[in-house]
Amino acid sequence: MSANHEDRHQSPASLDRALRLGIGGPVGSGKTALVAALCRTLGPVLRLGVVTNDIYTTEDADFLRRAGVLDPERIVAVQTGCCPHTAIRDDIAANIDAVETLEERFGPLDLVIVESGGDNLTATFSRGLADQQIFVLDVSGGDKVPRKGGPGVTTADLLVVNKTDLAKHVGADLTVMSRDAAAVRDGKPVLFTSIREVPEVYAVAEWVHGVVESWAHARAHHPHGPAVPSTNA
Ligand SMILES: Nc1nc2c(ncn2[C@@H]2O[C@H](COP(=O)(O)OP(=O)(O)OP(=O)(O)O)[C@@H](O)[C@H]2O)c(=O)[nH]1
Repeated sequence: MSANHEDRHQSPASLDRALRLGIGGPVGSGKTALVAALCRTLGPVLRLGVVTNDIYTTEDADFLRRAGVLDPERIVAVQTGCCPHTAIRDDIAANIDAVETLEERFGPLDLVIVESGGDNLTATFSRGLADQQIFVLDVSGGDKVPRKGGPGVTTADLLVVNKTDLAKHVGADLTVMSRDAAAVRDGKPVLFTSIREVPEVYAVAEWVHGVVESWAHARAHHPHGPAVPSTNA
């Protein structure tokens, strides 16, 4: 990411709003499945909203509405009409509008999840859109993927390696993935999931709950102060 991106999209100064959590990753890695799982597990304890991004359809939002994981009106679809990373990194206006619409209609909210369209390993969210980011990989690309790095793998606040149930079928060694991810992530957390086998995704939900609590704490003490520091230091 160029310095320009960072310069143009500084973190919003006000904490007087919900935490915005970006979920990105390659096509089909399980982003929508993770959003559904987080809504199921955290819906009873947090006030949630969801924004989905698809290029030409509203497929992810439709899936989530059909799954019944959240009040359908709290799920807003953005149609990017362009490369998914453009809408989460370069021209974030449509996503900011969608987040603010949710907060105006249903606020106060604790957490707004913004799911990116499937993209490549370089796709990350502008810090002007997402306060925290999860990058979702799956094992089907092979165990070399964390080693290859890329901004999604190295800079996300949480890396999720999904579809561990498929590891034995594709010859992916989870120990190698864990070791390589740790080596390129400078201590930031990595969690392995099989959303198919454990749909509650307890460990990821616990991490998300933790960052929301940190945000709420900062919001209570400094409502107009600078954005909350990363909890992963
Ligand atoms: N075997 C297995 N399949 C999974 C798992 N998680 C998700 N899937 C399946 O993987 C496929 C893609 O999942 P999605 O959640 O749609 O992936 P996505 O990243 O949102 O996809 P895009 O939005 O198209 O980029 C679906 O058929 C899911 O049912 C898992 O843990 N194990």
